[in-house]
Formats: sequence, structure tokens, C-alpha cells
Amino acid sequence: MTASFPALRLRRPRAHDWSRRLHAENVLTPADLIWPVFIRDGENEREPVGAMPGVDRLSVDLIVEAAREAVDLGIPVLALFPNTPPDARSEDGREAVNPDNLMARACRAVKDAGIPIGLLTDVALDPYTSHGHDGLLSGDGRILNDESLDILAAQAVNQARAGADIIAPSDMMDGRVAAIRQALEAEGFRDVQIMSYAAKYASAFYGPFRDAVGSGGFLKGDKKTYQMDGANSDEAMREVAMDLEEGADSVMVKPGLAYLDIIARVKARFNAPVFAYQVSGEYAMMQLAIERGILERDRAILEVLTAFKRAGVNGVLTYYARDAAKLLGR
Ligand SMILES: NCc1[nH]cc(CCC(=O)O)c1CC(=O)O
Ligand SMILES: [Mg+2]
Repeated sequence: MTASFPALRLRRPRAHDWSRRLHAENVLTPADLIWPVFIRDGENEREPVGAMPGVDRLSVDLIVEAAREAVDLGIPVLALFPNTPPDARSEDGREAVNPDNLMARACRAVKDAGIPIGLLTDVALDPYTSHGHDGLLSGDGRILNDESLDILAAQAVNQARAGADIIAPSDMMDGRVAAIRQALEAEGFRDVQIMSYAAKYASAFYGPFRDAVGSGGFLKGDKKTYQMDGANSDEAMREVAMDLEEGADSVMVKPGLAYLDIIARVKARFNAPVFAYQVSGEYAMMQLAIERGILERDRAILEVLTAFKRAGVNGVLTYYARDAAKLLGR
């Protein structure tokens, strides 16, 4: 039985700031944030990403500084993405398994500096291939599933050796979580986590990221034969179930804002940690409106990040991680 007006006045608890805080069902904290950063070569290099105002590509020494800053702000994890120099990209993406690639050097530098932060590394071939796809490409233009699994697993092991704490396969090949888990076990990395990009959609919102890692200009065609169709929701449940069964510790839904319904369904159905990726296009869209004075910056950032929590995430990958952490305090 519910009361009715005037006994029931839903505005009552909203009347004061103290009361609104007391009644909040979801609370965002810096510990909910994963900060994606882009790595470039050189030293003391900070290069703006054109399509993502406020985001820079950083040389490894400055990645270490970013890691320190993240710790100070209470951000638990950095997500690392390399901008591989064009001459290191190849048809088979073999730079992905180079123990001295940008990703490995950045991981080692942060760990050698003794910075107490988690490192999440992306597994997919796109930053390393001359065609910009996440897996191996056949002569007739298909992305090869089974043939790609070995190098993806080797890429994950290469990252674990360099100090990665969470392996995040974003390639969307079937069976890659099992292949990576098996390879990690075989190499003695029992405690390295896997956060799979389980429900990753073929999205128009990845464009600025492809500019940031330099793969956009190379990309031939689209990723629709391996990333999911935005029309589908049941299929996301099967993707998540499969990755958890294969040994993922946590799963991700990507992009974020346009897929809140998927997050809520995953949360309701699986007793597993779920994360959202507020992707580059979502960031760019908001950031451009903020820079033009159309959106109120601080409120807009926190409103969207809180929406992810309300949908059910354990955390969010967001280019606003540093800004949000500063707004939230520790
Ligand atoms: N597999 C690479 C990868 N990992 C994360 C993103 C996108 C992240 C973003 O847009 O912020 C992409 C791009 C893609 O799949 O083309
Ligand atoms: Mg899958």
C-alpha cells in the first residue's frame, strides 16, 4: 500500500542539500574510475589529440607522471593505449608481441617506479597492423578468427611480463578469452585478471580514438563482422556468458551512454563485475559542447558518470577520470 497526496510528497527529501545527499541511491567516487591514456614515443613529449580536446598522447616518462597523479587523486587503474609509429606497423601486427613495444615499456616504467596503481592493457592488433583491424586479415579481406588467437594470446603474455595487472581483450574474436587465460596459466600468470570487452558494438563513436592511436587513417572497411550490431541485446547476454565461462574476471560494455540498457541487463543477469567504457566519441561530443559554453562542464561530467553507476557498473573507463576525480575529492 502506498500513501497518496498530500500524505505523500516526494519533494520532501529533495528540499535540502543535506537531505539529497542522505537519500542518494548511487554515489560516484574516484575509485570507480579507470583513466585511459595514450602512449607515444620520445621523451618529455605531450602531443594533443586533435579530435579529443584536453587529451594528449604522452611519452613513457610522462605516463609515469600521469600514474603518480592518478594515485594522488584516488584513481585505481590506468588503461594504456599505444600510438605505434607507422614504420612499426605491419600486415600481421607483430609489433604487438615485441617485448620492447610502447605498451611494454610504459608498463615496466610505471611498475619500476613502484607506483601503486593497476595497469589495464588492451589486447587487439589494431594499433599494430597496417590495415587497422583487430585481427589478422586474409587475402580476400576477411578477419580471420582462429588464426588470430595465437598472436592475441602472445600479446597478452607479453603485456603480463611487462607488468600488466588486467588484460583487456577488445578484439571480439570468438574464443580469445579462453586462449588468453590458457596462455597466462601456462606462463605462470595465475593472478593476472582478464576484463573482457564482452559486449563491444560496431560504433560510430570510436572515431576520435582511432585518430589518437593513429589507426584511423589505415583502417580498411569497417569492423561489423566482429563487433556487435547495435540492434542487438540478447546477443550481448550470450557474449558475456561466453567470456565469463572462458575465464574473464569482469566484463565490459562499450560504448557507454547509448548502451545503458545493456549494462542494466548484464548486471541483473550475471553475478559478475561489469564496467562501461565512455568512449572517445562520447567524450568529444560532450567536450566540444562544454568548450562552446553550451553544457555546464562539472555537472555534465558527473551526471553522465553517475548514470553509469545507476545502470549498475562497478566502474567506468572515462577520459574524464582525472577531471571527475578532482571534482569528487578523495
Ligand atoms: N580494439 C581497439 C579499441 N580499443 C578501444 C577502442 C575504442 C575506445 C574509444 O573510442 O575511446 C578501440 C577502437 C576500435 O575498436 O576500433
Ligand atoms: Mg565474444
